[in-house]
Amino acid sequence: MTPGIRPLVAGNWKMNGTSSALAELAAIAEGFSGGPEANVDALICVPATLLSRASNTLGSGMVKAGGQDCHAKESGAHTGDVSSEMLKDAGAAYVIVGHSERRTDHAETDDVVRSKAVAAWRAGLVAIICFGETEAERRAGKTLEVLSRQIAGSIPNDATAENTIVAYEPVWAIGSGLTPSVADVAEAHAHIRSELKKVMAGQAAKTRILYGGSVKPANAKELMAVENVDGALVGGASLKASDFLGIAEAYRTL
Ligand SMILES: O=C[C@H](O)COP(=O)(O)O
Repeated sequence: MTPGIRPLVAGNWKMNGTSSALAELAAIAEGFSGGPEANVDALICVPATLLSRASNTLGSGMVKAGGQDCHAKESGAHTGDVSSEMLKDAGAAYVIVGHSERRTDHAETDDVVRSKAVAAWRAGLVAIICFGETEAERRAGKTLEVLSRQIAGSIPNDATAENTIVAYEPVWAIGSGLTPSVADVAEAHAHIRSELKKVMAGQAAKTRILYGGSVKPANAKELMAVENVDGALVGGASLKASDFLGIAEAYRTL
């Protein structure tokens, strides 16, 4: 946690969910209101195919809807792609850019990620910019060096605490059930805060830094209590309302 920063628990459904999953989303919205909403913001980033209906399901409540990726351009001959303007039109308030699965599966570079963040702002969306080291990079002792490079390359200079959230996701912790130690998370997040100052100057102190990678109700309190951890980016556990709400509930006693 960072004094003065309201945390965010963001779900990323990845390539999961059809119409039947909207009931789970409704359960998240219901469980969040009147409980965790006092202490934390919430967001679910759904597949683009569900965005419009997800947005209708969530209505004007405290849980927001987001996209998982956007193209850098507003429109054009880009078969299969979705622009930030389309996400906004479908009800998104946020969009994830630079998730490691995009960086790996679609060979997205820091330059591409940076242009997608700018595209997100162009449409009035908050960009959630992701980065994190691979297992090989961690074993080689290069974690902080990799984070510095990705932050310098992926975050546009005019990022602000209002239009940008960053998410540290060690690639080896995603979907694996493994998490870094509390000391390692603290070291990485402190380093991220200090590197953010180089690109965001005074905005860095107010910017939310999420941790992602095997966050569950059982480990949420320990991870969310770490200094400079201002929320979570949750994959698998966001697919089940009780698990997602269990993570948000951790803030009740922090
Ligand atoms: O975007 C979410 C992350 O990749 C974390 O996924 P996970 O919670 O399933 O490990």
